[in-house]
Amino acid sequence: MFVYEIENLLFSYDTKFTLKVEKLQISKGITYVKGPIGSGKTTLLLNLAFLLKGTWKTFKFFGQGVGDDNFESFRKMVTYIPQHPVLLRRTVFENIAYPLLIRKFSKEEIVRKVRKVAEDLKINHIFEKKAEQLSGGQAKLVCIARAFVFDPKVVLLDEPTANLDELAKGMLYSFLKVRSKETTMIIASHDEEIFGNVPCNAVLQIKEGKILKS
Ligand SMILES: Nc1ncnc2c1ncn2[C@@H]1O[C@H](COP(=O)(O)OP(=O)(O)OP(=O)(O)O)[C@@H](O)[C@H]1O
Repeated sequence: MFVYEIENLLFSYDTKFTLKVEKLQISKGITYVKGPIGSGKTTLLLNLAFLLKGTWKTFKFFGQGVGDDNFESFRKMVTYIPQHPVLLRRTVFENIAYPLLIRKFSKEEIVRKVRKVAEDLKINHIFEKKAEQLSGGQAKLVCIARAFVFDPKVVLLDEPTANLDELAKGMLYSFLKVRSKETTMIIASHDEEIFGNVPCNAVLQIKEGKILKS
């Protein structure tokens, strides 16, 4: 079964730009989205994250048709990680725990899951820091930890290596490789290094809002 099956998806901000996806099938594992600046990578990710809503002929998520009645519920099954980190003005621990708190996980489960993902991303030593005290790279890793902590079905990553140094990038590559066994990821990136370090199932080339090759 495909994770996404889409035919004739159209989305416009205004008359200047239209995302036009004629046919798209995304399997489990990792898919990369490549394309020039302004070609529509972020717009595609936001549509796949159920954060922007276009029109379509077919839009299936794990085999289920997407419509007005279930659009919001699908949004809860995926996470979009923006290029620029956005955090709550709380501690690192509280930020990572937030998706578990709103999903009503027990206190023990929250502590266990937050510790695990923070250890994997080597950010457990900054639990008590406030979001505003973090470097750009640390904030990015906290956003990534928060996205994965509740084991979403799909994570959409927009330029995940932006703001990271070589050491953090290497650690992130290993983390994504391990997590891709359980979680489907769609990664938009200009970073050629990530393509060589984290193997994928497919690469989508996007130009002027259209997918050229998949
Ligand atoms: N909120 C918005 N309102 C109007 N136009 C927008 C909006 N966001 C993006 N656009 C336009 O849509 C087009 C696609 O933008 P998008 O951010 O999807 O491209 P991208 O491929 O992700 O670019 P980059 O590589 O720079 O991140 C661009 O022409 C952009 O100016």
